[in-house]
Amino acid sequence: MDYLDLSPIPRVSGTILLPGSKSISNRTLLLAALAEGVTEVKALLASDDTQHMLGALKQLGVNWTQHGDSRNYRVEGVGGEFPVKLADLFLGNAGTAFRPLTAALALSHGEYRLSGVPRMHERPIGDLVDALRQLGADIAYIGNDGYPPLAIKPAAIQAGRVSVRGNVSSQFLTALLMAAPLARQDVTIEVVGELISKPYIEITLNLMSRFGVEVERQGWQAFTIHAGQTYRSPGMIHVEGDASSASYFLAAGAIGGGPVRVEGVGKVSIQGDVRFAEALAQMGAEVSMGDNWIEARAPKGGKLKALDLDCNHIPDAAMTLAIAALFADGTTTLRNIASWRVKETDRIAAMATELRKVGAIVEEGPDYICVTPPDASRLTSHASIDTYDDHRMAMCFSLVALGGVPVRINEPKCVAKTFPDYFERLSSIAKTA
Ligand SMILES: O=C(O)C1=C[C@@H](OP(=O)(O)O)[C@@H](O)[C@H](O)C1
Ligand SMILES: C=C(OP(=O)(O)O)C(=O)O
Repeated sequence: MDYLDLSPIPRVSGTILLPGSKSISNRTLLLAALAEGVTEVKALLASDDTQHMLGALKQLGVNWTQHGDSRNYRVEGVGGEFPVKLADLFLGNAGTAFRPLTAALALSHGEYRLSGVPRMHERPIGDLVDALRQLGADIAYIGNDGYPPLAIKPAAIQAGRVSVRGNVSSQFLTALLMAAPLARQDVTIEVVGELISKPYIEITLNLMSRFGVEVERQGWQAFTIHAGQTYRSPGMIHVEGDASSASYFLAAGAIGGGPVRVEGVGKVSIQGDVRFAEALAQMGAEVSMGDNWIEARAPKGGKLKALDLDCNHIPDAAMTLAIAALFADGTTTLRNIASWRVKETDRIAAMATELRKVGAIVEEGPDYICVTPPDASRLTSHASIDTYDDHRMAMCFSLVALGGVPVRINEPKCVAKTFPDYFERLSSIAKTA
């Protein structure tokens, strides 16, 4: 087994230039591919998830080129119709590739297969398939009903109203929104029940608008995409830094002294996860923010305070709060996080198991987790942390090294999903006492 032994990190300070946002990168690539015209994409995230999207687009006949070994790409849009009508796509565990491509290909008059890693085949997609079938799409489950892999066949698409459940993943609504212009008829999407992870829908709508498609909306209940709108390249898109990736460094600053500054996200960000900074401030950290940067340092002369927070708006960054809780006074409760159970792993169960290894007292429920740090916050030394092929488990538990103890991170390369050089970046802010 591959592992990484982290020595105790006595103190952190410094600046991190963030890698590009995963959510913005993969949406931008798909919209640029579907658009008329050429899009220059600057500062794209280089990671497994974006490689899966780039690879799929190439297989579908989209021409893109990379400028040297930079993070800048030139994407030649296909004007709403993928040239390749027969393809078998492997999309790893990238939800932001799998769900949006499913919807776009279901409306693309070709024969396609989509598959992923075994865990992707355990992540639900039935709500999205049901919604696409209401538009006439022909999608079959190759394995278990409600889960990938999928087989798509050409079908006559009808105009209309579709309803989609909002309480499993917001990526289903995102996928329907982005694909709707391909129906070339009016499409109204109604959300049934509570919609989770709402800020990700704002990212979707923002990028669709930059590519020339406006969505008429009634709050979070209904979204209409009028016919006659096609995606047009805005010329250039600069991808913001990843706000979820920022959370590990900001938490490090709050726990390990700081100041730690992240550059690439700030007040003008379109990502909901920038609100992680508010949660950290509520825990007592000193946080400041400019248009394009956020900085965090430890509370003046004191410890972090425990938190009780509904985390539905920040599902990814909320995992980092579970680790910050190890360094807080009292019990931290993170609520409304049921979606953790259907992501890279069952994140509530994984968090609970691994937090107990470092000495925390943890209570888990269907949609919440309560974390009480060990007595005097003395973390167990030499814990061997399993990461469940979940990049965020690996990144979160690296922060245990700020508790003055060595920690072993098993299978650390899983960070490649969104942040291949995470551990090098962490060591760049680690200081000797
Ligand atoms: O649309 C997106 O870019 C994402 C939406 C969220 O998923 P859910 O809507 O399933 O919570 C988030 O967890 C994921 O990392 C990225
Ligand atoms: C849930 C995540 O990924 P995905 O985009 O595959 O849903 C994540 O990155 O935390």
